[in-house]
Amino acid sequence: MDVLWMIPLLLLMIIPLLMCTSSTFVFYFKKFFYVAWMMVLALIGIPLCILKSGGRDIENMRIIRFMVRHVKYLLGLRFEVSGWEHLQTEGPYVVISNHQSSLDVLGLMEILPDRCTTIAKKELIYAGTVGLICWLGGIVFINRKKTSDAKSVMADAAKTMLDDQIRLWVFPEGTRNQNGDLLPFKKGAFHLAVQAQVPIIPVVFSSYSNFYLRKEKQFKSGIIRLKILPKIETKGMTSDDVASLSDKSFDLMRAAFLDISDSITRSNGPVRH
Ligand SMILES: CCCCC/C=C\C/C=C\CCCCCCCC(=O)SCCNC(=O)CCNC(=O)[C@H](O)C(C)(C)COP(=O)(O)OP(=O)(O)OC[C@H]1O[C@@H](n2cnc3c(N)ncnc32)[C@H](O)[C@@H]1OP(=O)(O)O
Ligand SMILES: CCCCCCCC/C=C\CCCCCCCC(=O)OC[C@@H](O)COP(=O)(O)O
Repeated sequence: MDVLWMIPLLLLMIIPLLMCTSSTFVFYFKKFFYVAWMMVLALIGIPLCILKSGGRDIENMRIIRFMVRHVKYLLGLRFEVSGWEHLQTEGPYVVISNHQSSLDVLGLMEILPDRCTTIAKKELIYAGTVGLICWLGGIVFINRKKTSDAKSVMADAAKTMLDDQIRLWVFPEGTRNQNGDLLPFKKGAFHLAVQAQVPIIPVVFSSYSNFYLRKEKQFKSGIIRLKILPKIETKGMTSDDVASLSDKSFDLMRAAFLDISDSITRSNGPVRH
């Protein structure tokens, strides 16, 4: 029994030591902590969401947003947001952003407008408590491997956006990407906006490469710049305009990505707390 009590004590001594001496340990520790803490937060959040709304309801995103906002501090991350005024748009719209890692959830929660939920891959629903809270938050799950299914779910979502006055956040790259640039955009987000005839608001996350490198196993403290760009109207557009709308959005976001990521690399000084 006495020996068992020593295990947490030993861990309390060894973990800080390893945190100071091994960047690989920091990488795995922060990643494990992030997932475990989100699972715990979701476990606490699930009954709160059920009590507030009785089940699946977009209003639960307020609870989720509130509960996730502190996590950045625990990971040593800070956000610098510009272009807040562009989110002050009435009614439904589609937010599009680049997608580098599951850490994007922190930036998403930093600026998530009211009555806004996301489109996500259907596999996320099986992620334990996180999957359940995503469902409770009204997240729209799509099967990326079956385009026809995904298209029909998104067509329903376009209708729901207007009926229920909701906003949807889509990652048009369709997968996580940390290649130092944006992947070509998939078309779903643009069809969605055109079908609902609602504006698109592009949001750009700066590159994480100055603090998070998966291959090199580095996860340092850092600043993430979030740039909200002016809305792009889709009124009067048809499916014929989707390709050019997608190209225009891509060009604007790529320019912003290179701009804010460059400036981070240039001013790669100490982290401001
Ligand atoms: C309290 C504690 C809480 C703890 C937990 C914390 C947080 C959790 C809560 C919230 C956070 C949630 C965060 C979730 C993030 C999840 C991120 C993801 O899962 S990203 C992956 C999923 N998303 C996407 O894939 C969206 C982007 N993809 C698309 O839009 C795709 O287009 C597609 C619809 C999936 C189809 O895929 P495909 O590969 O076939 O793409 P194409 O674009 O090439 O399309 C082919 C063809 O079809 C046409 N098309 C596409 N979409 C449509 C449409 N909607 N309607 C009509 N036609 C469509 C397209 O134009 C192409 O045709 P053509 O070549 O002729 O133009
Ligand atoms: C049964 C236990 C399963 C445990 C699984 C743990 C799941 C993760 C838990 C906590 C992380 C919190 C944030 C969750 C939201 C992250 C969403 C995300 O980033 O999904 C990836 C998706 O965009 C693209 O996936 P791919 O890169 O195409 O593949």
